[in-house]
Amino acid sequence: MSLPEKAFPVSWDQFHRDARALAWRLAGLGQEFRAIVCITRGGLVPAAIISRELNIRLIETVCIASYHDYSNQGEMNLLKGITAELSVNGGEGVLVIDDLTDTGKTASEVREMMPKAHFACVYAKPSGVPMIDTFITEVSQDTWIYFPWDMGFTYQEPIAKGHKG
Ligand SMILES: O=P(O)(O)OC[C@H]1O[C@H](OP(=O)(O)OP(=O)(O)O)[C@H](O)[C@@H]1O
Ligand code: HPA
Ligand SMILES: [Mg+2]
Repeated sequence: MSLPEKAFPVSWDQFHRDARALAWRLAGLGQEFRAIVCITRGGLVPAAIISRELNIRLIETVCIASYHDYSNQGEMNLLKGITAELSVNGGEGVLVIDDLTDTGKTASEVREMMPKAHFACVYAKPSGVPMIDTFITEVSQDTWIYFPWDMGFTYQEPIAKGHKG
């Protein structure tokens, strides 16, 4: 994967608002979820916000990583799956949460474990959209989303730098 051209930086405030917007949308489905499964590590933060808003206290993790260094996807590395209790009935009634879907590979791997679960993430890129039931904001495939837990303050080059006006 080459370095994405556009940057979409997200502050803590914005992330909290967008995760809460996701909770509102999920609440609007009128479905009772019996548990949350969060896809670590990125899903941990939205899962904390959504579990609070929807009053869901049974939280599980799927521990999976594929981006071994910044923006380069490697092999899927499944470190921990889910308990049998959650995969019963194909994961029906389970809410799966991640921060974002990009290629959709992570979501598709987890969908194999729980085909009937409801998949939600805060941000989505077009290739991942078919794998997700509910998301808040779509960004283009050539955009890299910068999360607040990965960030520090740095100088930003002007967007038009190098362009002749
Ligand atoms: O749709 P995909 O192309 O599969 O990419 C999306 C996944 O990539 C990131 O996780 P990552 O594997 O970097 O691990 P992390 O959550 O521990 O940072 C992100 O949190 C999603 O889980
Ligand atoms: N931002 C952060 N982590 C990611 C992304 C992204 O755009 N795509 C896959 N993992
Ligand atoms: Mg992740």
